Amino acid sequence: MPKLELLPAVDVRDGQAVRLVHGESGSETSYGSPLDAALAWQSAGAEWLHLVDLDAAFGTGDNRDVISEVTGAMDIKVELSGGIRDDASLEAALATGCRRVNLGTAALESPEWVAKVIAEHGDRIAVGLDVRGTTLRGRGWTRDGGDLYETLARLDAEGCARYVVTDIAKDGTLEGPNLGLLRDVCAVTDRPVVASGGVSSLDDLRAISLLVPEGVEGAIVGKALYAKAFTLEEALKAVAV
Ligand SMILES: O=C(O)c1ccccc1N[C@@H]1O[C@H](COP(=O)(O)O)[C@@H](O)[C@H]1O
Repeated sequence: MPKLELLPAVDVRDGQAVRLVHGESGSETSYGSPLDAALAWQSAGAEWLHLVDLDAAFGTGDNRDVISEVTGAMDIKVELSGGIRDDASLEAALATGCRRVNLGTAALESPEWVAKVIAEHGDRIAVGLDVRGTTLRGRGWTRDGGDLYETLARLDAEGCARYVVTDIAKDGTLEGPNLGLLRDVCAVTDRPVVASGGVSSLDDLRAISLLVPEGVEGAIVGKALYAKAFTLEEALKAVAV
């Protein structure tokens, strides 16, 4: 059985590494330099970095210079999210050298464009399914964007390679992941799923690891690392098989 991939998160707002609660603008706790955070996760043994431009996701500007600096400094694979919604922002994101990008709002509002870029870029495109209940949310998670399962069926048919599934109700809360949601998504798609939201403990990671045979490929870990609930080294050891 392959091991669960861990993707430590660096979310950037106003040039700083931050964590939000439920993705709400204004709920930020700041953790300093995004580059320092990313280098720390790399030194601790991460194979992936989940890097988010929150200003671009919220429409309050962007952190393109910081994002490029961080991505350029990484020897590990980078998954880049936030504000990637058209040809120009996609080209800029891919040009950073990231391994893949994660599209959120565009998958809800620009389905034809998303189908086109999936066809062009294959597994360098993932779609972020950010949900409250089973309703997708876009534009910084402030607007409803349709039904999770209808959108998933459409994206599957278009050849989407991978989904990053975030339960907004869990994100940044340290309340534990929504294992039921992950199971439900894996039951309706054969594409790999990256779990996001709520990880609080090594036991949470072990519980997500048990879903690898069902299709969960990875887990994003944010607040728990910044709050020092465990170290990344401990997390990597917990999911090693
Ligand atoms: O990661 C967050 O905490 C977050 C909070 C609020 C909005 C977006 C967030 N992150 C990621 O950003 C992309 C969506 O950006 P866009 O809609 O494509 O501009 C998605 O991966 C979210 O998970």
